[in-house]
Amino acid sequence: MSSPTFSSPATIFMFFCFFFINLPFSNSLLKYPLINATARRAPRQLSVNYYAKSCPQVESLVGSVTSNMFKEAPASGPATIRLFFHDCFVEGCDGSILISSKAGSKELAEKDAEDNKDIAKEAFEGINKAKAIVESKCPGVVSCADILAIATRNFVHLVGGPYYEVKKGRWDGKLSKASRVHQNLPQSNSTVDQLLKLFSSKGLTSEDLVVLSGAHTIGFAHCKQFVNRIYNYKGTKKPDPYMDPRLFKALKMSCPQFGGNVDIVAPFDVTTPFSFDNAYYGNLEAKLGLLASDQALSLDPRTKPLVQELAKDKHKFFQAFADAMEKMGGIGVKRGRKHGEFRKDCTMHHM
Ligand code: HEM
Ligand SMILES: [Ca+2]
Ligand SMILES: [Ca+2]
Repeated sequence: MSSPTFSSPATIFMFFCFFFINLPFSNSLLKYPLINATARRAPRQLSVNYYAKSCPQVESLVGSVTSNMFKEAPASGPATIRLFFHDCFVEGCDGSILISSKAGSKELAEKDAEDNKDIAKEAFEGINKAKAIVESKCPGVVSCADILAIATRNFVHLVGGPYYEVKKGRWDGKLSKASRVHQNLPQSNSTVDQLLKLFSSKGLTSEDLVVLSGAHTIGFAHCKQFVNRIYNYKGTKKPDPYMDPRLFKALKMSCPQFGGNVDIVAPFDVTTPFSFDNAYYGNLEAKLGLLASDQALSLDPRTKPLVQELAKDKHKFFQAFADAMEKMGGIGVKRGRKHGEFRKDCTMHHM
């Protein structure tokens, strides 16, 4: 339970409290109204009732695991949400990220690609645990991809975000190659142009980009993801002018330019890093974004208006986030044996 990504936030976080005093730990248990995200038809006709006959208890089985994980290792929340995002963007939402590399095989699986290395292992463990319990009650029925989608929704809600229905019916994918990962994921220094192109290649709009980036209302990033903003913005050897000097100072103390501890992380949302709210957007307006890619959303005329709107309206953010998660959850969905499979164990392809 004490991987570096889990234990180190505390260290740096104490420091942040000094600057940013407003720290609600409280609202994770608040109940928000059920948000209906089913107005649009998802691709390949995923459905909320997909397992109604074959495994009616699937949601409560996954729910028991996510609740426990959230108590024992709260970092599995943000890590699982990120896992789902990285699954959907590479080969679609098909559980391809869950496959383990084969010993002796010349090609690594997605999981071991550089861009996925910092996803906390608790996230993978949680999905494997949920799959084992689901298999024990409904053998050979529920895909790993659907379990990941359900677990992600549960964690969003557990950290205080919206509750939405998850549509199901994804098959698992037969392909998991590390070499396919990097080009399909956004980078911390991506420009808005690059982000828009990538999201559009997945069928997502500029609104989806802004809304889904709101997931950075929770979680942490390693120094290497923003160190250039502190010491050498665009080769100027100066800090990024679009960063509040207080944030700059705090980050500088935790992240030396060279030779720092590679496990140190900083919160994306300096005000409420453990609760799912719309503070992320207000932070962007106050030059308190952590990654260049976050901060850029409040500077580009194509994305700035929505940042401003969401900063003002938490209800709108929750509704939009639920809708956008459904949309992201429909990327590259597989059905049928040509591209799809059902696994017993999420880490191994079906024999
Ligand atoms: C828009 C472009 C995006 C970029 C450039 C980006 C980049 C990153 C980076 C660099 C990290 C930190 C990794 C680390 O150092 O450990 C991170 C963390 C995270 N990302 Fe994103 N991300 C983006 C969009 C998203 C989306 C769409 C979601 C989900 C809907 C998401 C969810 C998360 C979460 C929850 C974390 C925190 C993980 C943790 O604390 O364990 N991100 N992201
Ligand atoms: Ca995938
Ligand atoms: Ca927050």
